[in-house]
This record gives sequence, structure tokens and C-alpha cells, in this order.
Amino acid sequence: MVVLDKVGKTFRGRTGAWEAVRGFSLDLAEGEFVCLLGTSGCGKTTVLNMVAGFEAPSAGRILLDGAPVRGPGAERGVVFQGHDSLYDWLSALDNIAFGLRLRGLGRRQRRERAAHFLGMVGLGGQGAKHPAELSGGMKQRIQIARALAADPRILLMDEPFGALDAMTRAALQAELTRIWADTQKTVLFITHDIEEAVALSTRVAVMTRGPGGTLKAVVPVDLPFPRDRTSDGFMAAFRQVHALIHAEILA
Ligand SMILES: Nc1ncnc2c1ncn2[C@@H]1O[C@H](COP(=O)(O)OP(=O)(O)OP(=O)(O)O)[C@@H](O)[C@H]1O
Repeated sequence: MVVLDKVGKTFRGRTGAWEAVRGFSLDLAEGEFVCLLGTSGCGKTTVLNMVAGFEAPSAGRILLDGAPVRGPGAERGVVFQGHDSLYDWLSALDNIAFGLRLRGLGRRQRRERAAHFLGMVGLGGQGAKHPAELSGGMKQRIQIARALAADPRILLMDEPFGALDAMTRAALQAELTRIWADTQKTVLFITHDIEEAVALSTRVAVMTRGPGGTLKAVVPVDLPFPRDRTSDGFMAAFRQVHALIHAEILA
């Protein structure tokens, strides 16, 4: 479904050129949940932004259903870290419904659809609250609901749970697993957290450290959902990914 073929990205600015990503190749099949893991600054966000169509590769190509990505598109939904992208002056429900206007849905349909996804992220009945009245975890759920309501085939998530406390994070991980199982979306998910990557994904893609970050290894995680984090299989996958990352930290 998504093909990254020897993708590179060099940023050119006042301080000169910076090669963020080099020769990165990875294929995503429909319905897969792939976590992209790597040390800080290795180029994870740059890869995701290129798949999203926010940045153009400087080398290689990115294909979606066989056609080159030329910019953002409705079949790709993006969830960022933090919650700055919510509109403060709109209620939670209206934040979710906002993008649906572009899809030509009537007011009533938009609100019904928004309410459905509000329920899906566990916030049913709280749609009238404004962002200032919501906790960080709730705002993050609204962002996820908004992305899901637009019904993209591909979800691109850049450390969506990075700023959350451990308990909220675990709750949202469980919800995301359930939603993914229900909707069969294809997901590319960035995280720093090895346990999160092993808990959520069907494959963990580990990057080398930057500059010129590239794919180091892919670890398949062939364990049933929801995952038992204390099982031998989970521990074994964790150790495998940990060894790959640790080697990059020491490199
Ligand atoms: N617009 C830009 N202009 C110049 N350099 C950039 C730009 N965006 C990213 N970079 C550089 O590219 C490298 C990779 O950045 P990127 O944000 O992709 O890393 P990351 O792996 O997502 O990091 P983190 O885990 O810390 O968020 C960094 O060295 C960063 O400084």
C-alpha cells in the first residue's frame, strides 16, 4: 500500500545542508501497524512527514497504491504529539466534526459521526467541553477521534502519547489497539518507547541514529492482541528491539 524506496531527505538552510534521512526503504501492507523507533533526531518525524506529503523527499520515492505521493491527501490522517492543533473556540464535538464539512456531510450527519467517534475514544457525553476544559489525555483523544472521523485508510501518528502520564498512556494504547482491530486501518506510529512499540505493532522498524538515519532492522511481533506484557514472547521481542536500539545509542 505504501512503498518507501531508498528515500532520502536533506534540509538546506542558513546553517548549511543537513542530511536527516538516507536510503530509507520500507513497505507497509494494508492493515499493518508499524512502529518506527529510533534515537532522538534519527529522522522519524521526517519520514512520517514525507509519507504525509508535508515534505518532499530529496532522493528516492514514496508510492501510495503505486502512485507517487505529491502532497497531503484525505486517505492519510495525521495525529501529532501534543494538542496544539485543536481549535480552542470549538467544543470537543465540533473539533471532531470540523473537517467533515469538507466532505460534504450535512450538519446533523457531521454531529452524529463526531459523537460516534467521541464515544469510540471513551469520551461519550463530554462533547460540549472546550479544549480549555479538557485534560491533556482527553485532548489527545479528541485529536485521534478527529483523525478517525475523517476515515483515512492510513493513520500517521507522531508520538501521539509522548506527553501523557503512564496510566493515561496505557489506557490510550489499549483503546488504539481496539480501534485498529475494529477499523483495520494501516498505521505508521512513531515512538521512543520500546514497550509501546512492542505492545502496539505488527512490526517494529528500528532506525539507525542520525545524521542520515536509515532503516536498521525490522522486528516482526507475531503475538495476539491485546498483548500480555509479561509473556515470554513479549519479553523476547522487547529484548530484541532493545538490543538494536542500545547498539545505536552506543554507536
Ligand atoms: N525543517 C528542518 N530544517 C532543518 N533540519 C531539520 C528540519 N527538520 C528536521 N531537521 C533535522 O533532521 C534531523 C531529524 O529530525 P526528526 O525530527 O525527523 O527526528 P526524530 O527522529 O523525529 O527526532 P525526535 O525523536 O527527537 O522527535 C534532526 O537533526 C533535525 O535537526
